[in-house]
Amino acid sequence: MSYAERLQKRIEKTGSRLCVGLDPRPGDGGAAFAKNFLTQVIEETAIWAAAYKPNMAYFEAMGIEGIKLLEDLLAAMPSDVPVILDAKRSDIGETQKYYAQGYFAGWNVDAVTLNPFLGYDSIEPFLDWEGKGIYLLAVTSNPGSADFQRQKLADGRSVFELVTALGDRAKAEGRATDVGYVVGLTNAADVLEKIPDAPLLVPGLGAQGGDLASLAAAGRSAPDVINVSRGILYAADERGFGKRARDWAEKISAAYGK
Ligand SMILES: O=c1ccn([C@@H]2O[C@H](COP(=O)(O)O)[C@@H](O)[C@H]2O)c(=O)[nH]1
Repeated sequence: MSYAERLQKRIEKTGSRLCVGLDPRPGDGGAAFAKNFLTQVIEETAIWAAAYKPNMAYFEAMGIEGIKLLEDLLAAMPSDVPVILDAKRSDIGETQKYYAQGYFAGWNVDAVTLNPFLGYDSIEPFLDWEGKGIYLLAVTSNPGSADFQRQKLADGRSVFELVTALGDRAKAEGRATDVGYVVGLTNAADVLEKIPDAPLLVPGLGAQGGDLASLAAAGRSAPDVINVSRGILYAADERGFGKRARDWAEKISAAYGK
């Protein structure tokens, strides 16, 4: 089964497009505290999770213990929930081979985020993995997405369309790995129509203030997932993680109309 099919199956089973972001702040309790914290988050949110997205930065900030924590969590993750490792890697192909091997074979994550700035040969080592997916940063959720990604080329296209061209090329070549894109909800409005079919990973809901209306208007049918991290892990309210996740999942479903 391809990554996109597995994700679609999970979306249908849960009725949710919520991707739960696992961004543990390395507080006073360190990795031991973070392990209990995230174990509870996962237990309480699993029925609403179309996917989980651990972000490498938060684990790396805890040093070797953080990496060990990530490995333990990945090993204990509910087997029917796809895991998207938010690593945003980018390097020459020779080195990317080892990232691909480490993430897909070693840690067995389902998908990984990549920075496409080094071009097609830099993503190639990730393209021949049956059942796996990559998400290329296309239009990120930060204001700086205007600096490169939204710039116009002489032929009228935007720079992010050069990124989607990489995915089109992989598809035309019949590569095994599914290629999707990261599109920040805060900057999604006029972008979605240009990426109709590919799976999207959409951060920016919750703490970053993204508005679901743009997704609703686009009437999408791809296996998109919408990420919420701080809005579940660190919201300043009395609800538990499960209730926060359910509320986000319901808001997302209402916006999609399905
Ligand atoms: O364009 C991007 C790409 C990645 N992210 C990551 O998603 C989460 C968002 O966290 P929130 O707390 O829900 O804002 C975080 O891991 C980012 O590094 C993004 O926000 N935008």
